[in-house]
Amino acid sequence: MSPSPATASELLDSLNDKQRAAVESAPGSVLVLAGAGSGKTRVLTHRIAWLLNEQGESPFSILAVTFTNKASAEMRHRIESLVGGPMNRMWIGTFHGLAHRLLRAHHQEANLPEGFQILDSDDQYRLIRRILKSLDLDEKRWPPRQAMGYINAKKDDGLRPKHIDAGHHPMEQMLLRIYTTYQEACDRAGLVDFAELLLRAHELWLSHPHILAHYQGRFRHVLVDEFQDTNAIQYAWVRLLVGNTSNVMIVGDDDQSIYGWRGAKIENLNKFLDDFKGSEVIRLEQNYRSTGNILKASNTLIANNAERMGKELWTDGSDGELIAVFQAFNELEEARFIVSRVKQHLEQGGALSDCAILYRSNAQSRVLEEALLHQQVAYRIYGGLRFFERQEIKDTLAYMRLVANRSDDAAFERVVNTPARGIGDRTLDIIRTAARQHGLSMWRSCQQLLNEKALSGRAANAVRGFMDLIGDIDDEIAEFSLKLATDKVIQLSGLKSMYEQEKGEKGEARVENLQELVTAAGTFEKPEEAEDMSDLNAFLAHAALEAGDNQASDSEDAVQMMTLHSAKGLEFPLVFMCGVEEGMFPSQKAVEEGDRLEEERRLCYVGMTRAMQKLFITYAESRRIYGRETFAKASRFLSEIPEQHLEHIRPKTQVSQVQPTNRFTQTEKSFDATGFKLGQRVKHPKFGDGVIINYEGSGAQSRVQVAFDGQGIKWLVVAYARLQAV
Ligand SMILES: Nc1ncnc2c1ncn2[C@@H]1O[C@H](COP(=O)(O)OP(=O)(O)OP(=O)(O)O)[C@@H](O)[C@H]1O
Ligand SMILES: [Mg+2]
Repeated sequence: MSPSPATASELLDSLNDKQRAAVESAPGSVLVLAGAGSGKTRVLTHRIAWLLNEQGESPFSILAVTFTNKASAEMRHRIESLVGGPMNRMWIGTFHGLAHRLLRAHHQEANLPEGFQILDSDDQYRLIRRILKSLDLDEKRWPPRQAMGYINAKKDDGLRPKHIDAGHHPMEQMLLRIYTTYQEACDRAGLVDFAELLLRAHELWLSHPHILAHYQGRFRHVLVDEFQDTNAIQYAWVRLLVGNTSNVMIVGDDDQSIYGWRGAKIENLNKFLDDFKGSEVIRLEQNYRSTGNILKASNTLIANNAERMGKELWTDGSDGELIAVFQAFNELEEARFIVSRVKQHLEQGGALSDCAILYRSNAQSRVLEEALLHQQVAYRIYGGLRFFERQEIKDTLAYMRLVANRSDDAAFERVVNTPARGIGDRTLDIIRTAARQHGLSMWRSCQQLLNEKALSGRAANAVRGFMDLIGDIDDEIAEFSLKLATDKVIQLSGLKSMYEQEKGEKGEARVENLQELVTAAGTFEKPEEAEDMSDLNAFLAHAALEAGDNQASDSEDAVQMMTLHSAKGLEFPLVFMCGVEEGMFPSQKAVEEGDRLEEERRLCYVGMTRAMQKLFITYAESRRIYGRETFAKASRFLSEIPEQHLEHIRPKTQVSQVQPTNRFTQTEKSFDATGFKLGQRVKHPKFGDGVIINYEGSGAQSRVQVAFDGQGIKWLVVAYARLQAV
């Protein structure tokens, strides 16, 4: 952090004329509409610093909305270094984070208990399954995901059950009934799902004009990044807050709208211009991020979309290297190619963190991870299975949630019989039904059933045991620091010993994760804005809200892996975009439903424009994914990029080493030469006995995949593994 604030000229000198005009724009409403890498986010950051330094605005009067928690942390950091001091009182966050903060401050007016908990999408799914069961609905006919999509979409559109007229459509009538029952269950337990955060925050303002007036008076400046991906309720929320008096600056790019499938509306950009008459529109056209080749290729690609607000980007930088296109036989070869280029970059003195691997779907990461692990290249996944989403972590957090709030039904369900303590489905059904009938939480309904002696002797004992356990944990940890409390929860709940008994790598990893949770609790710093919350509640909210941000330590040099969606707004010197095949990207679904093709193309544009110096595009002719093998040709997007920006790379290695379908005929001999066969039992000095289930390569490079008894499946290099036939 710089010791003194940046002067006006320091703030403005690093901007071009149009950027400067935006930063210094007069009070009112401003839309900055511009393509990728043109400095939109930079404009927002500098605008805030300029308001503080030059206009004497208080941090208290500013509200800035970013798309991810990571982006808000970065923005806060940038502003602090421009302003030269901590900016705790400024509200910077995601829509969800800000809505949460608001609801906490006004929980009574919002009809929520003080310690209300956030229901993440996994919890929401479980709760919906339970609702289906309580309504006697067959999951095959009424898939929980469908109900979940329905509920969230309605909430994103600002609709409560009472606003919906299902008419004579039996299907919609049923979904509406599920929505209604689900919402009653959430309200009873004090649970708030992600979509609910926004809807309720919006309703809070509508029903309490004095609260709205307070915030309208306070936030004189409202700034929103990535505006093209706001949904209806987010738009309405901003609209209400800004009212007729505040100043608002929104920045966005219609070509980067990629969340239409989740209810985002590009039209909000036009709606903004309608609602805020006389808005100043500023277009930025110079790109500072990418080389000429990358930029021209991206511009040409996106020009294939019909629905655009229209803009062109130019750079005064050099053309740079050509975009490298690699055609792989299969996903293994693709992964190996990527890892080899990452290592090459490292050998040339580059950092791993310069490299980003982007993929269309999360399932693609596994093979890439395996290749990176094999070559001992450190990597970090954004948005995949995050630390706080792992089973053992969620189990522990559920105990903690129940300690904090006995009415948390989702947490109750999760751990009531984990570890197993003899509370079976039948008992649970009785508890659920009673809870529903009397409008009680599961916990209260247990108390009632026990008082009435309505449970069989054994079930009653088991339930009482569980309730005593939660009570004991509560008593035990009352005086402890968050770290010690977490440690206690892990031990007393029985989770630690349960996972210790789970053999093999997986069990080990789970125990390590539990330990890591204690570390996380120990290093957790309660944010200033959560001052009024207990440490435990603040930690639980943090775990639910910021799941993705807390992975590996940020200081470790690692390749960045993420889906194309989570790469939005970021930039990397080297970008690998993989799986660029028809059926994969664009996805099969998008091809079938024609109107989604443009959104896929925008996603491709987002991916390409993340690259600063070098872009690799890879695809595989055959791919094993989602448990089946598919064959595909290169994506149409690739053919939309002019050849003059591309160089094609094709490996000179023999086909036989990597082609899984032909493996038996073509490599049987070399495999035989290693002395092992498929299906053969072998012994390893460390991992013990196992069976060979796969192999690849030949001679010194040959590797075998062995399923070890209780030790998991591993790839081993035959030359080093000291395997013995048994
Ligand atoms: N005037 C400038 N001079 C030098 N570098 C700049 C300038 N404006 C922006 N940059 C740099 O260009 C890169 C892209 O800027 P930024 O991330 O703000 O773009 P963006 O429009 O928000 O992109 P995206 O649409 O991908 O979110 C950043 O590294 C930024 O620091
Ligand atoms: Mg940006």
